[in-house]
Amino acid sequence: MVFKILISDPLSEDGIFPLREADNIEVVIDTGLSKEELLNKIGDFDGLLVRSQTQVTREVIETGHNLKVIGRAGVGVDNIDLDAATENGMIVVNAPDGNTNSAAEHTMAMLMSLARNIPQAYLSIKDKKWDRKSYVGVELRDKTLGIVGLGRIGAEVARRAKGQRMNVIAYDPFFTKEKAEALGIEHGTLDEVLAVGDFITVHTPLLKETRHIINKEAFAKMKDGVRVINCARGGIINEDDLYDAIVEGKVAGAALDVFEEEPAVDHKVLNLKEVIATPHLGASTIEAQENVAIDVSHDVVRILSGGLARNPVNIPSVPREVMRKIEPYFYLSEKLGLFLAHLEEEVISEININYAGDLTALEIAPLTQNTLKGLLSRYLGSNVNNVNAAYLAERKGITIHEKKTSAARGFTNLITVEIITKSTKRRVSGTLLNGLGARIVKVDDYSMDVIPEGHLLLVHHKDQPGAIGRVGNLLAENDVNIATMQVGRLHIGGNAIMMLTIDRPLTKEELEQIRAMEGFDRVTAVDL
Ligand SMILES: NC(=O)C1=CN([C@@H]2O[C@H](COP(=O)(O)OP(=O)(O)OC[C@H]3O[C@@H](n4cnc5c(N)ncnc54)[C@H](O)[C@@H]3O)[C@@H](O)[C@H]2O)C=CC1
Ligand SMILES: O=C(O)CCC(=O)C(=O)O
Repeated sequence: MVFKILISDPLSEDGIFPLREADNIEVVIDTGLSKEELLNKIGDFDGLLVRSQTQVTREVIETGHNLKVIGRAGVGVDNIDLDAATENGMIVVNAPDGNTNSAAEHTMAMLMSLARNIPQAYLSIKDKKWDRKSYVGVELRDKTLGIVGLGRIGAEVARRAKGQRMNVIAYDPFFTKEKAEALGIEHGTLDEVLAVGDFITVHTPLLKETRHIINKEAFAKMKDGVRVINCARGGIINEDDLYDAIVEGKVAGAALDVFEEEPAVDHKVLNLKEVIATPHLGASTIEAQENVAIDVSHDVVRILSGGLARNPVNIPSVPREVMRKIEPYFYLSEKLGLFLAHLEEEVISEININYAGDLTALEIAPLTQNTLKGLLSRYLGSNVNNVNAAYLAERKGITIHEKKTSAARGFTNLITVEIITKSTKRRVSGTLLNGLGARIVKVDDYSMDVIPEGHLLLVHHKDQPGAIGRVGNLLAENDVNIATMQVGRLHIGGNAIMMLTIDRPLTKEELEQIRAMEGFDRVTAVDL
C-alpha cells in the first residue's frame, strides 16, 4: 500500500528525506491552499504535514477521513483541533526540540534590538537620517529578566541572558527552587517575576490559563519602563492592554514575534514606535526547519509502518527507554483484549486491567490503551486505534480501571483483564515468557498455557471421560486439524474447559454441531 502525504506549509526539502526515501510513501507538496482547496483535497491523503499556517480544523479532520497522522513541524499545535483528531483516531505528532535553539536565539535578538532600538534606528538611517539622539538605549548587564514559562525555550533564554550578565528570575508551575539553583537563576511567583523584571519574556504555550496572562492587571504590577517580549504565542499578552500600557508610558517597549491573529499586518500596536516586530520568525532558520522536518518525517514513517511515534501529542508520550521495555507487552495486551471481546455478547460496562510482577515498574498507560484497542477492534475494526481507544471505550459507557499489584502468581509478569457485564464477569490472564513469547495462562479460574494467536476454540464442558475425544472426532470428521490442545478443570468431575488451536476457522454449522453435543455447555470460537 502506498500512503499519500500532503505537505501544506513550506517545509525544508532536505528535512523531508525520510519521507522521500520510504518506498510506501508518496509526497505531495501544495502550499498556500485556501480553506476550500484543502477541504477538496484532504480526503485523498493518509497524512498531513503542516507548520503554523494551515488551520487543521475539525472540518478538515472529518473531511480527511483517510488521515492517519497529522504532523506539526514545530512545537505549538494550536492550529490543530486535537480533540477532533483524537476522536477520529488520528495521531498528531510534533517536533518539540528541533527549533528550541532558534526560538531562544530569536528571543535574544529581539531582547537586544529592543534594548538598543536597532529596528527603529535602522529605519531612520535607511531614510537618510543621521539621528543619534532618538535611539539611546539601555544596557542588559545587571538588569533583571523575568521569564514566564521555563520550558525548553525559556531555559535556553535563561542561559543566554546569564551570558549577558543579566539577573534572571523565572516562574513556571513545574519550576522548583532546586531547579533554579541548578540553573543558577532565581525562582519566583508570577507576581514576583512581574514585579522585579526590567524585561519580561513569555515562553508558555497558549492555554486557557495563559491566554492574556499578561494583561492590564499584570502590567500594573510591573516596574515603570518595563520592556516585554513575546516570541511564544499571540494571545499570551493582551495586545489591546499592551497598546494602552505603552501609550500611558508604563511600558517602554515591546518586541513581538507572534500575534493573536496572524498574519498581523494591520494591528494598532504595530503603529507604535516602541513596538518592534517580526512575522513569526522564531523558528525560521535553516537549521531549525531542517531539524523539525526530519523529526516529524521520521515519526510519520514510523506510524505508517505500524511503529510507535517518538513525539505524539494526543497519546501518552513515553520516554524511549520506557517504550523499549513495554513494547514486548504490546502484542500480549492487544490479544488479551481481543480474546475477551469474543467471550461475551452482553454489553460491557467495566474493564479492569491489572498489571503484576515486572510490569509494576513500568509505564502502563500505553498497554491499557492497546488492550482497549484489542477489545474494541472486534466491534469497531480499524476505526479504533491507540489514539482513540480509551476515548471510544468511555464514550460507550465503559468504565476503565487499571491497577498495579505485586502478586504475579509465580510469573515474572502478568496482565489480567476482566470485563464486567450486567450478568457476568469474564477474565483472562497472560504473560510474556522469556524467549518464548506471549501466553494465555488463565481463563476465568482455569489455568492454561496457550499461544494467543490463530483460531482458538474454547469449550466449557463437564469433566468426564470421552469429552475431549468427541470434540476431536467431530473436528476430524470435518477435516479440521488440531494444532494444540489444553484442558483445565476446577475439580474432578466438575466444570472444565478445553482450549484448542485449530488450523482453520469453523463454519457456523460446525460450531452448532459441537454446541449440540451432550455435555458441552458453551462453545466459543476466538479468532486472534
Ligand atoms: N515564535 C516561534 O516561532 C516559536 C514559538 N514557540 C512557542 O514557544 C512556546 C514555548 O515552547 P517550548 O519551550 O518548546 O515549550 P515547553 O513545553 O518546553 O515549555 C512551556 C512551559 O510553559 C510552562 N507553563 C505552562 N503554563 C504556564 C503558566 N500558566 N505559567 C507559567 N508557565 C507555564 C510549562 O510548564 C512549560 O514548562 C510555545 O508556545 C511554542 O509554541 C516555539 C517555537 C518557535
Ligand atoms: O513553523 C513555524 O515557523 C512556527 C514555529 C512555532 O511557532 C512553533 O514551533 O511553535
